[in-house]
Amino acid sequence: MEDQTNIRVVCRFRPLNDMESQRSQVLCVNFLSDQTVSINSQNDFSENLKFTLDKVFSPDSSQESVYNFAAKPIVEGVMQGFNGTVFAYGQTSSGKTFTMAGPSLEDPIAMGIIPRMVNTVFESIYKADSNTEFTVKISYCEIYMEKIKDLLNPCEMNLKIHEDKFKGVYIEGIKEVHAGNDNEVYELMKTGSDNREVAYTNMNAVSSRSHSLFIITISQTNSKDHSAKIGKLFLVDLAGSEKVGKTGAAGLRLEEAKHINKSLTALGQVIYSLTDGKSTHIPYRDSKLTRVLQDSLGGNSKTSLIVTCSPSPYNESETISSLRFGVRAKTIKNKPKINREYTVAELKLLLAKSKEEIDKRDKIITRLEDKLKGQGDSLFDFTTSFSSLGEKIDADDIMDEINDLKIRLEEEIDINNQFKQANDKLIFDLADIKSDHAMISQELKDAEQRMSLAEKSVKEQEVFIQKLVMTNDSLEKKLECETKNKIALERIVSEKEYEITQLKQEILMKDNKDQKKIMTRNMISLEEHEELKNQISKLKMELEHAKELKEIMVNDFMRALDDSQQLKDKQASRNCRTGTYEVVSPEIKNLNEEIDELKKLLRQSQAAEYRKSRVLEIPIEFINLKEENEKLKLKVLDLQRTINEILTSTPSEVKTQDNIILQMMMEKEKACFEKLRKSWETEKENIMRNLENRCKKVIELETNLDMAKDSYRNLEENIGKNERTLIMSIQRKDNYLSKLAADLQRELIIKQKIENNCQFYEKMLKDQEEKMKILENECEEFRKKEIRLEFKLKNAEEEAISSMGNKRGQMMNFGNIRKPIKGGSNNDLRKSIVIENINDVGK
Ligand SMILES: Nc1ncnc2c1ncn2[C@@H]1O[C@H](COP(=O)(O)OP(=O)(O)OP(=O)(O)O)[C@@H](O)[C@H]1O
Repeated sequence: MEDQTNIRVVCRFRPLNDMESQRSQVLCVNFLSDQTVSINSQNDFSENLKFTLDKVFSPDSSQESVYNFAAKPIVEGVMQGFNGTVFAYGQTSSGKTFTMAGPSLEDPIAMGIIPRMVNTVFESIYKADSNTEFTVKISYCEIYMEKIKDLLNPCEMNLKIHEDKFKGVYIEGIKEVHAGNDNEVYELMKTGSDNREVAYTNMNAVSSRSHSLFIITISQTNSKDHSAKIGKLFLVDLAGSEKVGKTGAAGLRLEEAKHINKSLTALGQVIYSLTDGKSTHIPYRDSKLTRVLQDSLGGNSKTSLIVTCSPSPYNESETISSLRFGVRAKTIKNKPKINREYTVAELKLLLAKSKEEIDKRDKIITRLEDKLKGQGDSLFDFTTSFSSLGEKIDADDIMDEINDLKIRLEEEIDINNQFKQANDKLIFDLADIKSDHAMISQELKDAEQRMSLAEKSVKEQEVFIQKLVMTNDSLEKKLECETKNKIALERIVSEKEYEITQLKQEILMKDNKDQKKIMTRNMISLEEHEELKNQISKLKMELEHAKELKEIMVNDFMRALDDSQQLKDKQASRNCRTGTYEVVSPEIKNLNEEIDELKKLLRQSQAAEYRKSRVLEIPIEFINLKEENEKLKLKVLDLQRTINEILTSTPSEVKTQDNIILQMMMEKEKACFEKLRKSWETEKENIMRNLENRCKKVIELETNLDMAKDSYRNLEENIGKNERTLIMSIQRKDNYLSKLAADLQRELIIKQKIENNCQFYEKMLKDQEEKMKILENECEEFRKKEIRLEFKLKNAEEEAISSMGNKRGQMMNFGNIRKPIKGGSNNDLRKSIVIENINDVGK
């Protein structure tokens, strides 16, 4: 039985001593409940001076109440075969020795934990079943200046600590004295205490200068079933931690104090490491004290810690640190277990069972190994090997096992077939994937080529656009100049028109005939002028219309690009949802990125296109304006010339010349406009063609993009599907294999454990046999003694009866003679047994 239990921690406050009372009658402690105390600190006003432990004992608590709560459950555990530890910790003069030993061994009220425990041990023995035979062994030692001194054998000054897998940690060579009753134990306690190092200090007249360990080992053997149990009880009275300033330690006392404080610090470190939840190493070996207490702290023991404290404000800081130590220790978890000692019969039985179990396990292991190797091919081997063991193993068990294994084998064969089918399918799928992959790789290559071409053309366009932008800048400047010129010319035209009007009025004032002629000619000229104006405005309108057409086309182009962008966004979000493709194929991821890049370039090209169209429009407008200006200039010049001619020539000449000139002007104007219209038409056609080409290119790119998207969507689906199938079948296979491996591992571990047990039992068997031999020898010795006694007692039967008291006295000596005590016996009973024995001898 192995369970985790926490260390039980209590604290005990002693009453104020004389020195403390003289300083102050006030206590530094408040007892908030039977588990919580708070300290009223004069220095530390923090709130966390409340301490909760398993129990708090106030200064008026009795020795009995402390014993019942802190120690009795431990001794009860020891009687069941557990190890137990009770130890007292506290500053010097806080009451550790008072609590552990008490001021008197005989006084039933004042006696401390150790004598009370001894009482309980013997009471339990007297109450026990008469089939159980007990032996009680006592050891007593102290750790003084890091050396272990045997207090029952004081010449042993430096005992060593050892550890054994079965015994745990133990002190080698320590004297173990058999005790037959409580008085014998008290005697041993007194002897040991006399050998302890105590000294006067300013704090305590009899201050313990060492850690003392009182060890009671209780072995019990059941004569019926031959089982045996051993419980070890450690009763530890630690030396008190001390502030050298307060104790006034100097010289040897100072050296002692240093060792005491050092070992208590090591104890604190062990407790810290056991409770901080991080430490992987517990520094038990840092001191003799922690090494001896290794099993008591975090090991195989039921443990109680009694923290003793002074209630005086003078010792407030020591009290706080002791209570902190206690709170920390409360979280230590121990793993106590019953220490059973097997009898020869039990060991033989266990050994046989273990061997049988090992055989069984061996077979299972072989079978599992075969299964792992051939996965089921070992059916024949298994059944044949099993049949050869028919004699040893129960037939029903074998049949059950065989049936069981057959079912499992069939299941495995099924699984195997499934695997094979899945494997075949996977091979096919893989071939498909490979061909798909090759196809897609080719498509990707093509797409890459197309993209590089597109990239090249985009770059060219960029260069072209840059050039256009530069031209645009210079044209804008020119346009600005020309606009200024135009305004100036318009002003000149209006001036000239004004002059013409003036001239007209002057001509009107001439003779009527001439006047009429001139008027007619001027009217014609004005009509022509109007017509020209109309033509110009018509051309302008056509130009506007062409511009609008171009605008619409540009908008369509922009819309197409937007649609493509939306498509791309949708695709991107779908890719995000599926989210696996990028992982599966980095090539397609690259393609995707390239497509994005291309789209970006397309968008740039679209913007550039728009800018270019704007740039192309500007020179057309500019040319139009320029030509219009030119025309107007020419017209003005012509008019000027005509007027001059009218003013200088005769009316008849004027008429002919005017007509000819006007005719020529009209022809010229018409030719000019025709030329202008043609050039505009050509320009318009160029733009339209260019635009159409670009639209075609965009559509082509969009188609490529869609194709690429389709192919990688297909690829993604194929890869995802095949990958899932592949992963699932691999997982199934893995699970099955790891199950087999775990089975095998488990079997191996069990086998190892059983083998260990076997070794253990064999060793114990050997020990027991040796013990039995020793006992037989002892018996032989006793028989010889008995014969000698019989001979002596024949003649002195009466003296023998009267010398009964003396013989009891001999039994009380502390020689290391085994003193078995039968369960259910008591003192009176034992007396009568002795008398009976003596009577028997007399007979
Ligand atoms: N609960 C108590 N009731 C009455 N007196 C007590 C109590 N505890 C301790 N004392 C007294 O206080 C004094 C010091 O006690 P004790 O010697 O047990 O201290 P200690 O902790 O063992 O000291 P050190 O570590 O120096 O050995 C003794 O005189 C003892 O009788």
